[in-house]
Formats: sequence, C-alpha cells, structure tokens
Amino acid sequence: MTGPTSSTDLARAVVTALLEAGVTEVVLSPGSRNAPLSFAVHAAAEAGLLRLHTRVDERTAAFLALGLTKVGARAAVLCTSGTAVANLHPAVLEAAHTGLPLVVLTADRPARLRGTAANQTTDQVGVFGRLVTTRDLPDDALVLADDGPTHLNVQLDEPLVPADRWVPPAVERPARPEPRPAAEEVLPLGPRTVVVAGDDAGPPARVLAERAGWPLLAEPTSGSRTGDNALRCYRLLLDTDLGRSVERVVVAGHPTLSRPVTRLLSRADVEVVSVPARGAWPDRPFPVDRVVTRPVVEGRDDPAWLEAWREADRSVARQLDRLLAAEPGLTPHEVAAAVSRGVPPGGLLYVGASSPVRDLDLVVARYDVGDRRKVVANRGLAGIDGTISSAIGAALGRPHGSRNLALMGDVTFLHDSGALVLGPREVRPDLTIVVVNDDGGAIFSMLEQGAPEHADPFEVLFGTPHGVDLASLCAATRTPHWRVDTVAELEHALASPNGGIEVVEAVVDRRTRRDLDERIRALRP
Ligand SMILES: Cc1ncc(C[n+]2csc(CCOP(=O)(O)OP(=O)(O)O)c2C)c(N)n1
Ligand SMILES: C=C(O[C@H]1C=C[C@H](C(=O)CCC(=O)O)[C@@H](C(=O)O)[C@@H]1O)C(=O)O
Ligand SMILES: [Mg+2]
Repeated sequence: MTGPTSSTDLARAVVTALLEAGVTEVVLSPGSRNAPLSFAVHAAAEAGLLRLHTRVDERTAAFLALGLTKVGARAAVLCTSGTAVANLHPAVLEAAHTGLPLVVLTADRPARLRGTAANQTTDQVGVFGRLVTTRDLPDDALVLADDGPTHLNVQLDEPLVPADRWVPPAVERPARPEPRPAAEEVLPLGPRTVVVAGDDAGPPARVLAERAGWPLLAEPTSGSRTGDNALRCYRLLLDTDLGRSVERVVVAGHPTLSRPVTRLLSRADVEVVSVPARGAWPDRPFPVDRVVTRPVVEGRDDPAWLEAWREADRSVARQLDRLLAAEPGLTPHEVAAAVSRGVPPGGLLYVGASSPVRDLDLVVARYDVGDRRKVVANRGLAGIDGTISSAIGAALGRPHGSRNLALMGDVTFLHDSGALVLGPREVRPDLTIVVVNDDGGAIFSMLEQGAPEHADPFEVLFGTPHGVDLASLCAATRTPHWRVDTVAELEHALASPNGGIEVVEAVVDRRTRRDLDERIRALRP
C-alpha cells in the first residue's frame, strides 16, 4: 500500500479495503498501538458497514472471529502489538488447518524500531510461522487469502488518534465468486466400498454414497451425516467381518475421531480414493491410490452390501442403547444423545474436542437431508481451547438460526471460561452451552495411559480433577446456570431456554469410563 501519510490515513485505507473485501464483523481487543485501526473500525460500525465486538482477551477474540468465519461471515480480529499478537495464534493455526479465511489484523511499531528494545515491540512479521504469510503494511500489498487466514501487520506511528471524524465511503461489496466445479470423474462400481466423511466433508460425500448405494461413515461435524446411508455406530463395525471385507474407501474431509477409521484407511488391502480436503496440509497421513476432486458413479452398487451394514448398525445401536440405559447414573453418551435430539432443523451445534465429539459420534440422532442443521467443531487441530468463544461467534453469525447449542467437556469449558466475560454493551446470541462435567479429562482413561498400570500418576498427569464449582464460575459473569443429573432434567433444561448465553451442567462420573468404553467397543452385531 502506498500513499497514506499518517497512521490514521493508513488505518482508514486498511479498513476500507477490508470492507471492500466483504469483511462485516470485526472483533477488537483494546490497545494503544492499534488505536488508529480501532477508531476506523468504530467509524465503520457507526456507519452500519460492519459489526464491532470487543473482547479483552485476544485468545477469546480470535476464536470468536473464527466461529463467525466458520458459519460463513467474513470476520477480522484486531489487536495491539507484542504478546497480544501471540495470543491470537491458537485460533490462527486452527483457521490454517481448516482453510478458514480469518483476517488477522495486528498493530505494530514502525519497522525502524524492529530489533530494538522499543516498548511492546517484537518481530511480528511471520509471527504465525510458515503456514500464514504476513502482509506488512504499508510496505506490502494488502491481499486477502480465501483458503486460509491472512495476517495483516500494520506499522503505526504516533499520532495514534485521529484529528477528525471519518465517514467511511460507501463500498461495493464483492459478490462471492462461485468456485468453478471440478470435472466429474467416474468411479467404477464393483469393489466393496464405503465412504468416510471426516470433518467438513460436506454434502457431496453423502450424495456420492446415496447414488452409489454405499455405506456412509460420517463424523458428526462432516456436514454429511444426514439421510439413510449414514451409519450411527460405524466405528464399532470396523473390527468385524463386515469391516474387514471393505475393499475400497472414498475419503472426504478430515477424519480425526477414531483409530479404527485410521486403521481402515491405512490397510494395505484397501484402495483409497481421496477427495482433497480444505486446510494447509491437504496430503493424507495414509497411502492414497487415487485423488478425485469430484467423484461420481454411473448406476448403483449391489444393494446387499449396504443392507448388510444397515442391519449390523441397527443391531449394535440397539445393544448400545440397552447398555447405556442399564448404566447407573447419567452417562456422557446420554447427554450427547439428548443434545443431538435437541438440535432442531436450522439449528447449530458446536462440539468440543475430546470425549464429547466421540460420544456424539456413537449416538447422534438421525437427521433428514435438507433440514439444514449445522454441526461444527474445531477439528483442524482438535484443540480444547477457544470452544466457548467459537460457539458464541458461530451463534452470532447465524442470526436466523432456529437454536444454538454447544456441547463440551468440563476441562474444555474451563480452558475458555474467559469467553463468558462480555461487556455490558456487547451483542449476545442465544446459546445453550451443555457442559459434561466429569471433573477432569475422561478421554485419557480410554487411551493407553488409562491402563491400570498407570493408575498411580494418572490423576495428576491426565485426569486433572479441578473441583471447580461451575455455578459459581457462571455467577461471576451472571451467566444463567442449570445443573442436571438425569436425562429428564437435561431434556427439560434444553426445552426451556433462558435466552442469551446459558450453561447447563450435566454431572457425570468418569471413574468407570474405561470399563464402559471397553464394553461399548466389544459390542458386535
Ligand atoms: C489446547 C489443548 N490442550 C490440551 C489438549 C489435550 N487434551 C485433549 S482432551 C483433553 C481433556 C479434555 O477434558 P474434557 O474437556 O473435560 O473432556 P472429557 O474427555 O473429560 O469429556 C486434553 C487436555 C488439547 N487437545 N488441546
Ligand atoms: C487426548 C488427546 O487427543 C487424543 C484423543 C483421542 C485420540 C484417540 O486415539 C481416540 C481413540 C479412538 O476413539 O479410537 C488420540 C489419537 O488420535 O491418537 C488423540 O491424540 C490429546 O492429547 O490431544
Ligand atoms: Mg471432562
């Protein structure tokens, strides 16, 4: 960018360029060095050209902007120089690995101060590593990526506050270019095939499975888990004769949930057809025999193959429901199932990492095609950070959604509880956050480190009990809180939304989690 003579002019030029690029949401964290940009985005908000959110914690701000981006808004996060910039990094990495066009706007000292002990000055060019290019303004051109995050680093000098009032120019919003569809490639029928739909696979994976008559193994956040081919307990069927007889897999999106699926995709006797996924590293972590961007079939495969999977799925699902119903006390799977049933057509569900997304994978309700439910998660790096912030952002980005829900574990909730700190004038969405509170990290009890021989250090190293009183934590931010101990109480809470952001705490016991998980994995058709 050339021409701007003052920091205020530069800031106004940057904000105008963002408006012209379609940015409609800005999440700002307060600072001095970013004041020129802060005043400029405020003027744009006052002119009704964008919506401005303020969050004191840059981690929250960045994940809020990520959640907005996740549901299709064009969002930017803005902060001052120094460690504030580093606090954006988790969300920026998640955006990079999921191909989300998050705009990251960081204020910096002028280049002449770099390498000196000037206050609050570090090397911000390339601060997010090789995955995210920095545009160092005004020296570089302002160019926004559309397949991942863009880092705009703005060198700002004093004076940092404007001398006049700015009325941003009316801008022509660009029409979102429709991507040109790739050419169709025909997959031959014949091999016993399943479709694996990982995170963000989208409807094409479902459409292919339905047209071919293939079983659909779709994760809850795939965007494909609707219709009659989606199998509920697919991951319990892979270590069976049926699973072992798979000859070909068409894999789309980013599968991350389970080792049985990873093992299937890595089998030497299975042909893997990969549909490229979004994100910084599209290469698959398993051998791929063929890359097909837009696979199609001519005709349907042997219906007996799909029917065998459906029958096995019904059998295991019945056994799983009986097993869970016989458990003393509320199980996390029953919580996930109730939440899944509570997502109406047009509703949003943001799912936390760790056990909740995996529990949901086993019990998610059958969703009809076309009901436009949106089930999403931060599966790019499966972090437990920023989940509340992301859910609030996604809910804010869906003003016409029918209901907004989030499901997460207690450690995930605590990790981002600062997200409940909103200023009195901040716009708040309706969002019901269901926390599965088992007082620690249950997932580890189901992994190698949960084996009896590691019991001695387990709680200190992995279980991490905290004993936090979530009601008091919510009270501190005046967030309505509801504790439930049964499915009936949970369903009642879900059916009685308070309005605004609320927390429903479902208390469960993780002491028997490893045993419960082993009995579930042992189920067979
Ligand atoms: C930022 C981040 N830190 C640590 C981890 C490792 N991790 C994965 S799951 C988990 C515990 C999650 O506990 P909780 O949210 O209560 O879920 P639970 O498994 O108990 O249902 C941790 C620490 C991670 N994935 N991301
Ligand atoms: C706890 C972390 O992430 C791990 C969580 C589960 C994964 C797993 O193995 C699930 C087992 C299954 O259901 O099949 C595990 C993995 O992918 O190997 C993740 O590392 C963590 O520390 O990030
Ligand atoms: Mg937990």
